[in-house]
Amino acid sequence: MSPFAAENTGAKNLGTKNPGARIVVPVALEGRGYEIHIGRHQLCEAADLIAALAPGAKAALVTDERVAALHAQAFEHCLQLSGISAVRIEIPPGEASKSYSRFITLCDSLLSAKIERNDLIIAFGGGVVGDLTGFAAAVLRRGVRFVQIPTTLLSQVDSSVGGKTGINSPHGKNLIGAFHQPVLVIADTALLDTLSEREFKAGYAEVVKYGLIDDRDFFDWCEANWSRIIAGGPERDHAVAVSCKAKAAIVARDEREEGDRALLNLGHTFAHALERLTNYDASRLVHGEAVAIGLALAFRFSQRLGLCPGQDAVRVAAHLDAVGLPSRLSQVPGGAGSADEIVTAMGQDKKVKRGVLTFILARGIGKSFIAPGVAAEEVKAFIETELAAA
Ligand SMILES: NC(=O)c1ccc[n+]([C@@H]2O[C@H](COP(=O)([O-])OP(=O)(O)OC[C@H]3O[C@@H](n4cnc5c(N)ncnc54)[C@H](O)[C@@H]3O)[C@@H](O)[C@H]2O)c1
Ligand SMILES: O=C(O)C(=O)C[C@@H](O)[C@H](O)[C@H](O)COP(=O)(O)O
Ligand SMILES: [Zn+2]
Repeated sequence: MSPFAAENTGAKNLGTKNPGARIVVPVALEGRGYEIHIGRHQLCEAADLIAALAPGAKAALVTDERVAALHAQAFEHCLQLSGISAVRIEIPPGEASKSYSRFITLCDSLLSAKIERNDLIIAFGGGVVGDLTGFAAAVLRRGVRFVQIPTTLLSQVDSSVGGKTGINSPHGKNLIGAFHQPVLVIADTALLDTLSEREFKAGYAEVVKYGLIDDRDFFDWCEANWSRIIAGGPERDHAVAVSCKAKAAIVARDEREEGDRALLNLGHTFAHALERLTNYDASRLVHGEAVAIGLALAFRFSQRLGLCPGQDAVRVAAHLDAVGLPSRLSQVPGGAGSADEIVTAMGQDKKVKRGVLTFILARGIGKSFIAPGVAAEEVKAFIETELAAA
């Protein structure tokens, strides 16, 4: 079967564009399962599915100002045609919105809109909108159902799936949050046509991550096809579908990160420390860029520990370099901080147990594993070497 085989829904066209072929990926969770729908021009399909989930219910459409300006009217048109009245709530774009203050403002806006327990909250945006909105949905009236309509590559391949929601703290990334699964995810890949090249590439780091975790063939395919994924051919939808299938499989066997799910954190112990040390400032580093550096570091650290062949670590960095993603601490604009600062920031990682770091390391591309009990001195010595490298 062709890797691009997809179900054609033949559904009615309620919008201005024909819905494209659609791939449906189930997330198998007992009592909380849901579907991820992937394809181009799926917004009116999404509205139909949302209407079926909550007949007669109200909806709140939470989005950021940039996505609102580009895509909200088209989606609201679809929602109206499906008989849904939605109140729009806009937040400022960017990581700064994953904050206590924005969380409080959002909860108050949802309450002012009289969103009830049986209504629906729709997160229409990137990972920032999804994480913040999902967290509000988790706690508002002790839990309201929410739908993810991710609009960035990163959110389509990662953050919209799996139910991790939350906000940042001055102490670290995503430290305040909840597991709250969406009831539906619609990844309309046509929305990515308006994404900046920088944000697209940042999202691509999380795509490559799935290959590095446990799918060497997918990494090979990414190396050969990354420019076509960026250009937006059928390879893009394929990359989103493979990523969603990989994430759905891990989440289905370990929803709350008691074991295997920590593999999805490959590169993130480094990445989250860098995001915290650059004050979540998108002009310096966005999440996907921090992950790119973190992936390269995880492989070089594994090599240093004698676990991973050097040629694999070199290949990972070479691919990130070819795509135009950063792979070294020296590429953090304004500097990454000292080894001490980086290791101290890592101390707030959620995988820390009794004060000791857990890392996701690799025995090679596609051979990642969870390594508890990594000594901070070992990490510090490695970071010092990395900082000294040109
Ligand atoms: N919950 C999870 O499992 C999970 C997984 C990975 C990442 N995350 C989180 O996701 C966040 C990063 O998400 P992100 O990379 O989507 O960033 P983002 O939400 O900040 O979006 C990036 C930028 O793209 C703009 N944008 C969004 N959609 C657009 C579109 N279609 N066209 C043009 N511009 C568009 C936004 O306005 C924003 O300026 C981080 O906070 C990260 O921690 C969460
Ligand atoms: O879904 C997961 O599990 C992940 O780890 C996916 C990551 O890409 C994502 O950045 C996540 O938000 C990190 O989770 P955290 O628990 O380390 O904050
Ligand atoms: Zn991530």
